Amino acid sequence: MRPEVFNREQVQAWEQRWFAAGNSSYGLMQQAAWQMMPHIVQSIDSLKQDQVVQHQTSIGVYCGAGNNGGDGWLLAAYLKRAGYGIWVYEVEPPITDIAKQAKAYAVAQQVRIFYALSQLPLADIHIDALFGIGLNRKVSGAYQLAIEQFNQGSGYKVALDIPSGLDANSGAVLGITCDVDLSLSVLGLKVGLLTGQGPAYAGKVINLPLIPPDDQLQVLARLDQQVPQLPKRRKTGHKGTYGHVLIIGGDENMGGAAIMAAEAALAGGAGKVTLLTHEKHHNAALSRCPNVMTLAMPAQAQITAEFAAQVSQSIDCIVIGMGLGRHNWGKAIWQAFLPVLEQAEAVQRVVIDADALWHLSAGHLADEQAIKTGLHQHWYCTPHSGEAARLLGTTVHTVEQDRIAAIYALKEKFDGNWLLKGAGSLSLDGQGLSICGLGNPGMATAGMGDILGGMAGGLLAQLPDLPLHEIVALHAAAGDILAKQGERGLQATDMLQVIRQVVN
Ligand SMILES: NC(=O)C1=CN([C@@H]2O[C@H](COP(=O)(O)OP(=O)(O)OC[C@H]3O[C@@H](n4cnc5c(N)ncnc54)[C@H](O)[C@@H]3O)[C@@H](O)[C@H]2O)[C@@H](O)CC1
Repeated sequence: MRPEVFNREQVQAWEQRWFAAGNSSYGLMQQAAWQMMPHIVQSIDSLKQDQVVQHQTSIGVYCGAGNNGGDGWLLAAYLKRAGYGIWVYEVEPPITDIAKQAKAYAVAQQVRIFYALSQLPLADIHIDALFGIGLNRKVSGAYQLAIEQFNQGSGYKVALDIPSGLDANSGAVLGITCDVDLSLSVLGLKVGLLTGQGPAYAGKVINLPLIPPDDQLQVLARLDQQVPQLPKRRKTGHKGTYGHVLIIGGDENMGGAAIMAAEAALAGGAGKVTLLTHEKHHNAALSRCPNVMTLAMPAQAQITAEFAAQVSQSIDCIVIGMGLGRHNWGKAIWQAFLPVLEQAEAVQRVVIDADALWHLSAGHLADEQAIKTGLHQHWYCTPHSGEAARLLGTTVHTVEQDRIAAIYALKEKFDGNWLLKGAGSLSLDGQGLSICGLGNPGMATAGMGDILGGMAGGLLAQLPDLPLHEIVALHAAAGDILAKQGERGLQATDMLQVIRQVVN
């Protein structure tokens, strides 16, 4: 089961329906704090086990004025009652009735309260209860100073619901954000924890559901955390059964990308792979993988639609763009192949990556109508933020500030299935929006996208209905196997050895 992911408005509406049904708002806050308690206790125990903390544990809670601060006040009170040394730093007094009630309870438990950052005692665990999903503008003033000090403090850091400063809907940092080891999300997983800058700041994410879903609950996305299982191969299958991939790319000085893609298509299980690339790369391709068939690209003048149609016969999936180049040669290839790429009857699956995305963004489309009439449904486009920005005519910063808006805009503009690469890769396919919870920073290295594109081609040629998010999860899972030997130094070509493990 893939966990559900929500945006701020969906969680707020769910909460409001819960209260409208007669459930207590303060009761929900008590449940939230009470459910958070064992996770804090567990963190203390593991710090003690690892001998990071040997004395009596001291815990500091930073409380803001809203209900997230209310969670902090109650949690502080419960921890005090359990015998832990605890203090609260109050940035502003509570402004909601239930947060006031929570503070009153903490005061009654004689929790120590500080009002000046300069007076805060040292703590082994720092808890961030400044803002939750109510953050709606850039952090400044006393809150900014509090977050700065929170981040500077040593020890284990925990955020209640979501790190303060992180936008719950986009994962954008609104000025500054708490950098934590653990985020204890309540009700539903907020998408901002999983995309944008979320993965860099949220640490380990645990969701505490608290209340049951209701019929009106809307889900934004699903999270992939497990390696998808592919169907077993038929005993009577032969190489023709498992699809023929055509990889198109590799301008004169960029052969490596297309060769890696071809190898990845085979590693992903394609029955046959043909590599259409500059003749200069044939020897290199054949010495690395003699099981790939090579096709020489004719002189530029002969790269015609007829040539494209001829070489695309009996092809199940075309993967185009790796090292294709942005100059006349690459442009001629893109334009010659477009009529084939745009006809699902000609080639049932098309993966568009790298420089092919550049040509797509340059507006070189054969049939503009195809987009409007949904004829690109067999396209699988795989941009990173830079390529997405160009396709949308905007800046990388704008894409990064709201990756979800960006992927929906790409789908709207070009139709087809989209993957927006990066930490917490987003995919938008027939199953809706998915977030990849697998993968690691070791995978941020040259050639990783070429491997993904080739692997996608190899998988789609065999299993045309395989959802894009499963392909992304398989690729990320392969990277996670490699990361067990260390993230740094992981090379794209290392992936070829482990792709086989995850697709079987
Ligand atoms: N009964 C409830 O309502 C429950 C609420 N819960 C907690 O409550 C949180 C949401 O509470 P709220 O809606 O009160 O929101 P927050 O506590 O996140 O923050 C709200 C306040 O901060 C202000 N604010 C927003 N951005 C600011 C900025 N940059 N600088 C200064 N002030 C800023 C807002 O105007 C508002 O007054 C959840 O994230 C969760 O932690 C949970 O306890 C579950 C139950």
